[in-house]
Formats: sequence, structure tokens, C-alpha cells
Amino acid sequence: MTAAASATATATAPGLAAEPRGLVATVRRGLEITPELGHGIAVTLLLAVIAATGRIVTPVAIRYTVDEGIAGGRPDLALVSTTVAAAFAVVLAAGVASWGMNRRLVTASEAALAGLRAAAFRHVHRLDGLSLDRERRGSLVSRVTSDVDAISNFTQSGGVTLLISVLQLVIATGIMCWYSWPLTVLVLALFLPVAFAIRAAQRRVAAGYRRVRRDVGAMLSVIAETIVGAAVIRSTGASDRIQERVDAAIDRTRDTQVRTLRPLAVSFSLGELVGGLSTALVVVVGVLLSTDAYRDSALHGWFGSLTVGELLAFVFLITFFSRPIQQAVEIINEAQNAIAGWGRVLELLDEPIAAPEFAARARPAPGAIEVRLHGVRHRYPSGPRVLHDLDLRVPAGMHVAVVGETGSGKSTFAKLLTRQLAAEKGHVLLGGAEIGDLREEELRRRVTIVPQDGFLFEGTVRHNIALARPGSTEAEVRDVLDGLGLLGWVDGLPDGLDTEVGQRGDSLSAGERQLVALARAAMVRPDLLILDEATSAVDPAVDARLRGAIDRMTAGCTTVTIAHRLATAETADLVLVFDRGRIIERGRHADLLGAGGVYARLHESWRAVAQVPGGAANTGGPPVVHAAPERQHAPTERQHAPTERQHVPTERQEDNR
Ligand SMILES: Nc1ncnc2c1ncn2[C@@H]1O[C@H](COP(=O)(O)OP(=O)(O)OP(=O)(O)O)[C@@H](O)[C@H]1O
Repeated sequence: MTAAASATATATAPGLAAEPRGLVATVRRGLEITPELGHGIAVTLLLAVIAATGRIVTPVAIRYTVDEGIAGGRPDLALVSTTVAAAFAVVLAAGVASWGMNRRLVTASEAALAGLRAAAFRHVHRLDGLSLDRERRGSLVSRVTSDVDAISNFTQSGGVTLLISVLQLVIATGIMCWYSWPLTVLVLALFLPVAFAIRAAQRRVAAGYRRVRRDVGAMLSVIAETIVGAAVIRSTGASDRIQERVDAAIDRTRDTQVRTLRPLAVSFSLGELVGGLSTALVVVVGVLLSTDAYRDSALHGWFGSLTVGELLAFVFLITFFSRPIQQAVEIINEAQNAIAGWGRVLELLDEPIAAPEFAARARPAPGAIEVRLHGVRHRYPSGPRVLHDLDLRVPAGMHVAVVGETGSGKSTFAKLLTRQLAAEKGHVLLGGAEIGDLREEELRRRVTIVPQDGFLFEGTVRHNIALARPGSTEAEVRDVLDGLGLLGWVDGLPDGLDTEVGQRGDSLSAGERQLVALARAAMVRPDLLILDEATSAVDPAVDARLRGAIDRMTAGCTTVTIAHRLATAETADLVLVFDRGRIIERGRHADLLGAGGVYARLHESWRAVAQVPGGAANTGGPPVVHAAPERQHAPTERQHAPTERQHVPTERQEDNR
């Protein structure tokens, strides 16, 4: 199972806003998601043992040289040189083992983290719209980038140091016990309280590091937003205010880092202090244990004695205790950073996706898709209900225009139809199948949304259009453009299909971007097309092309257009008028107009603005559906309990009821 799939299968775990896991749970879940980290771990650990043992050979060799080769007044040069040569060989072997271990760790951790990063990225693209909205984009970027980097830093440096240090501690303790258990107890008695103190500090640091990772995410978010919105910031003269926001985010991150690291600052000096103190005590007690008076006493039988070589070795071995404590700042720092980063990536991976892979494999019949809604309600977590008990049937192939004031729920309705959101209650059926039961591929292949401002990626026009159908040829792209009547327009661009669109399509006009976005959607040949009309006016020539392209594209598929221009509603088979989350009117344009209700007033208002000389009429009219005065004219009872107006039912309309 891939990392993403395994994450999906356990999509019941806490979401992005959930309580963070503890250390053990994070590591356990992390290893589940990135099993590559554990691959070949036995060999890596063996190499670590060799590397750790190799470093400990020096004090052992010192003891042997002193006690066996030098003590007694007559140095045994052969023994000394053999011991030194053997120690050198072991140290060399340890060096090679250490190199091998590092190599394996780097390879395994990079493979694991690349997989984790890719899985996190894939998962972000499968989250429902709500999770994406809740989590700020920069924060998501930080989860995929800097949080994973934090894990990588630890697994490749701090983790190795920690592994070797722990092994050396264990081996050193064993050797020290062998030489003199009372001295070992003395050393442990001095170091254990420090270890506990550091453990307590580590707990506080763990909590602090979660805040650090969160603040780093927020900081990246602000920075990303200000870079993307640089032009708006400059044009509105908001540079200073925005700079203050960025500065505040940077300062907050710095303060959290400082607060987090403060408890660890003592650990270095504590390591020095306890290391020095225990060396002094070991020397004093060791010398006492070597005196003749002690050897003659009854205590000797209990505590044993110590040779000069053993005492010297002891002093060296103590460094294996003090060094990790001195390094604790760095290691704990990296470890906590990594654990906090890991936790955040896991939270992301455990966030339920819009529709799990294991959903039923429903498949609407081929061709245009019928849309049905039964008792659909929706509420965003942060606010009141925005859609109320929507019931609707749009027969396959029908063209529907959705109109209504700003905030009336049109986009939310569109998001429910494309599964960017899941309805709080009720059923959304596409071709008779619950939308939640459709496989992701099926949904994306058959249902397409063209948003108001079609996002373009840096690259050529061809690249942006072909994106919707991987592996498509130039001929296919040209075919689709031809079908939309846009071939002439594309060929008229400076480099035709190879024209660069710039970052986010900035090198094209808003209208041209829409044309490319439309062609991209047409590549999918959708059976249900959701169009969010642009509110911004485009020049008449582009507008005419857009309309022509839309007309051709919508032939043969069910189309739901969020109509910001009522010209679209005029030609639709069915107009749905939204008001505060309810469909208050539905019918054909002419019938609604004749009924003299909300739609009629919207239309009147539109016509009035459209007739202003030089107004937006030339582009199909202004986005009157947002005109505030409409509300002022609305009947009072509608303000409290909007009810749907029935209009002369047409054949198709009957169908919709
Ligand atoms: N992510 C969200 N979280 C909380 N509330 C939201 C969210 N998105 C939309 N809303 C609220 O839901 C209501 C309906 O919004 P929606 O975007 O569907 O309206 P709309 O009719 O499409 O508006 P517009 O024409 O301006 O695009 C509004 O009150 C809006 O504030």
C-alpha cells in the first residue's frame, strides 16, 4: 500500500485542527505511513553498534596498555604496539561502519521523506474544499516542505548522534560496571537527575515546538500571500501595513523559538558541570579505592578495587555520559522539531479526503448527466446554515442558469455538485448515483467546473490546455480549439499554442485566461459542466468568442451556469433564483419575467445598467445579480422566510419539480 493509500485507509484519525498526538503515537503512525524509514534498519543498527563500540575501544586500550604494558616498571613495547595497532584497526572499522550507517540513514530517510512529501502533496489535492479553506495555503505548503525538512534534519544528523550516544552510554555503563560497580553507581547517581531534568525540559520543549511549527506555517502563509498579492499591495499603497503583518509574523516565530529553547540552554552548562564534578569524584574515590589501607579493609571485599589503567579508562568513559548531555540542546531541538513537523504532516495525511478511494464504484450512465438534489442543507463550520433543504431535478442535457445576490449560496451549490464540499444533510445525485459514491477519476472525467478566474500555470497555452487530458497530442488540442471556434484566436497569439502565459497566466488578459480555461475544460469533454461566469468585464471581441465557445461546449452536456450576466439566464432552459440559501423562484426567463417577482426586478435592474452609454452592455451586461438595491425592494416577508414562487410551468419545468 502506498503512503497515500494507507493514509486514506485510516482517514478516521484527527483532522488538521485536532489535538496533536503524543511522541510514541507520532512515531508509530509515522513509521506506518513511511515504512521506508524502517527498511534495512537491522543492518543500519548493526553498523551503529560497530561505530559506537569502535569509539569506546580507546579507553579500553588505554586501560590495557597502562595495566599490562606499562605498569610494573618495565614497559612491554611489543604489547603496547600490538594494542595500539589493534585499537587503530577497530577505530578504522568503526569509521567505515559509521560511514556506511550514515549512508544508509541518508538514503532511507530521503526515500521515506520524498515519499512522505509526495503523499502529503497528493493528499492536499484530494482534500475537500472545506479543509482547504480551513487550512491556509502557506500553512499547507509548510507541511509539505519545511515540516518534512525538519524530519530530514533530525533523521540525518541528530538522529545518528542520538543513536550512537545511546549505544555508547549502554556499552560504557557495562564496561564501567566491569571495572568498578561502586564508581559506576556514583557516576549514574550524578548523571541520572540531570537526565530527568532534561527529560522534563524536553516535555516543555515538545509543546513549544508544536507552537514553533505552527508559527512557521503561519509566517510562510503571510509571506506567500504578500508575494502573490504584491501588485495589489503596491497599487493600494498598503505596503507599510502589510510589512507590519509580515514583521509581526516573523517576530512571533522568533519569540516562540526563543521561549521554546530557553529551558534547554541550561543543559550544556549542566553537562559540563556534572561531567567535571563526576570526573573529580571518580578520581578521588578511585584513588581511595586503590590505597593499601583500603585494600586491607573489610570494605574491599564489598566494593573491590581499581587499577590505575581502570581509573584512567573510567575518566575517559565519563565523557560518554557528559557528551550526550552537552549535545542534548541540539539533539532535543532537532528531535522536537522533527516530531512536531512529523505530527503536522501526519495530521494532514489523516485529514479525510473528499471521497475515499474505497467508496462504492457508482457509475452514471454515459452521456449528459442528470442532477438531483433531495433535502440538501449545508452549513460551514464557522457560520449559520447557508443552504436550506434544496430539492431540484435537472434533466440530462438541460442548461440551467443560477442567479441571486451575493452570498445567496450559488457557489456553495456549485461546490456541492463538484464534490468540493460534502452536503451537511440530504442527497446530491449525479446520474442517479450518490455523488459520494463516485470514484474520483470518474467524477473528474465527467464533471468539470470552470471557475470565474481560470487559474493558469506557468507555461504555454498548449501546456495549460493539454493539462486536462494527459498525453494529448497537439492535433487533439487543436481539434478541441477548433470545436470551440477558438483556433483562429490561438493562431493569432504571438507564438500560437506556444505562447507563454506567464505566472498564473499574468501575460494574458482576464478574458483570454477564461478562453484558455474553457478550452482546458473542453478537453475533458464533460457530461456535467459547471460554469462560474466571470464578474469582470472583458472586451467585446473576447466576450463574443467566450459566448460562442460556451455555446459549442455546452451542446450535449448538462450545464449549470452561475450567471452573473442575465443575458445567460435569458437563453437558459431553466433559471434558478437563489436567495439566502433557498431557491425562491424557478422557471424559464420569460415566465419569471412575466411573474414580476425577484427575477423580474433583477432583470429590470440589469437592463437599466446595461443601457448606460459606454456601460457594460457591450459585454453582455453588468453583473446585476449582485445589485444591492434589489434587497431594498424585496417583500418584507421574504426577509424572514423566503418561499419559492411558482411560475407558469413549462414541460421541462415540470420535470424539475
Ligand atoms: N468557506 C466558508 N466558510 C464559511 N462561510 C462561507 C464559506 N464560503 C462561503 N461562506 C458563506 O456562505 C454563504 C454563501 O456563499 P456563496 O459563496 O455560496 O455565495 P454566492 O451566492 O456564490 O456569492 P457570490 O455571488 O458573491 O459568489 C455566504 O454567507 C458566505 O459568507
